[in-house]
Amino acid sequence: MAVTLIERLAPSPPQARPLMEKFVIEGGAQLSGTVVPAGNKNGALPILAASVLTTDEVVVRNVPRIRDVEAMLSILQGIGVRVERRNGHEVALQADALHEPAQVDAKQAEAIRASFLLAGPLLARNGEARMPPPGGDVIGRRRLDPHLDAFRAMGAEVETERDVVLRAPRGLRAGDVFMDEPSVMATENALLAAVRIPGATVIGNAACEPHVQDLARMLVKMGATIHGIGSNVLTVHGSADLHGCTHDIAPDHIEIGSFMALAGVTGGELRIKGCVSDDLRMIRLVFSRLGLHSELDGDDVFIPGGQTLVVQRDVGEFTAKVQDGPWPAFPADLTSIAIALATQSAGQVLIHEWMFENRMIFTDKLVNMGANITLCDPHRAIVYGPSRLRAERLESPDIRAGMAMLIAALCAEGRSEIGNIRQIDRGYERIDERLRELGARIERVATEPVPV
Ligand SMILES: CC(=O)N[C@H]1[C@@H](OP(=O)(O)OP(=O)(O)OC[C@H]2O[C@@H](n3ccc(=O)[nH]c3=O)[C@H](O)[C@@H]2O)O[C@H](CO)[C@@H](O)[C@@H]1O
Ligand SMILES: C=C(OP(=O)(O)O)C(=O)O
Repeated sequence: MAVTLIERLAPSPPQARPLMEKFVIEGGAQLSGTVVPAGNKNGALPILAASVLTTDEVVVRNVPRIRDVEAMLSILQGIGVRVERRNGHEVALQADALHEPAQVDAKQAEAIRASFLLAGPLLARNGEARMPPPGGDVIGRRRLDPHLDAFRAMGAEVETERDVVLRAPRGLRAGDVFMDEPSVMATENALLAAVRIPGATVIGNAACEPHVQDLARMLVKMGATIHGIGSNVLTVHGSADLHGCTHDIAPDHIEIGSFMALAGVTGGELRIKGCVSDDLRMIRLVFSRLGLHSELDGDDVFIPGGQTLVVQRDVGEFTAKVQDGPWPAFPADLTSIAIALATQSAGQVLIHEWMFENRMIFTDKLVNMGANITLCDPHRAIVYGPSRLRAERLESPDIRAGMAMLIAALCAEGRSEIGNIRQIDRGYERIDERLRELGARIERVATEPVPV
């Protein structure tokens, strides 16, 4: 039964899939039409982890069909959660026979950063958790300290060997948590633990990205009281008696931003259906600085076709600057995409990604394609546009760099190849099929024989 679920969940089943695939892209086609965004990858992962908090059934809808979700569901099954795919994007989960102790498989944990999101729910429910090191994008050092500080503030003992071992034999207690930085997953882990503790836990300097808000709204449906959703101070009144719920995952603002950039660089007219316009304010603002005009039409975002992209200089004719930051600042996960967009915009822009040390290294690949980019240091790139890009053979180092390369390949002259597309499949659902529906010339090609 477990195998059947995973087979149905993956874009195509891993057992039957070639080990390695690449995209072959013929650039130059305009991407036009209508696209519906998938559910938020970084919302789906903590929301699925929240199923561990109750013995009741939890139904999650609008679950994106991506590799990271597939990996999270395998991990959940491995610790005894029953998982049933109801239709394409709906998953029912029930943790009424959770293993005790629940041992998260080390190999599976390595597959995704978000495996560590089970630390909070397992600690809260079982009074202990042994968490193998998580994986995820290799985009720089990724600290676990704020997660562990939060658990300590709720009374847990923490040991860090190779695994992180968390213990609260007499149960967790309501605490005063103050994040040393507004870490997204640490805030989610703190929430996931605090909602099972009676009394008031305050989480200060919390992250408030749309996916953190979405998780909090789901936890409220399960019976917790949470004040301050959307702010950087969350007050949680938990309960040991959380119940099941049905929750729809909000659309992925990072995927929406990626589609906006794709339309912009190819000159297509694109309608992105069913967005949350509040989640797009900063993205639309920054993209308009890069010359890309977008309009809101109800819940849809509309990108007019045939735009001539021109970077807006700051008042006084100073060079424009794009800098990411914790929400509501421009999302770090869109900086690579902003770089690809800027290569097609007339003018000069400094893009500053200060969170991760390795995220900008991929820009040399865009330079090989003809982009004019000066990487000043690991965090700062100056992009001069527009550049006529030419086709290249590329390897995707991480999910967002992979999407940036795809954007570049779709507007380059000639036939590009992008390898290691497992990275792109981690977070973008059936991206090749959906891009083809918009007019892209893109094929998924096996590069190694299909295993038996
Ligand atoms: C599964 C998931 O949800 N992954 C997202 C999550 O990862 P994740 O939760 O792992 O990322 P964090 O929010 O912890 O922050 C990322 C890095 O930036 C540093 N940092 C962060 C905030 C800050 O104010 N100061 C600071 O230095 C941290 O040390 C960390 O190394 O949030 C990141 C930042 O939005 C996104 O890129 C990831 O896609
Ligand atoms: C960095 C990302 O993912 P993760 O945190 O899961 O590695 C991302 O979604 O861009």
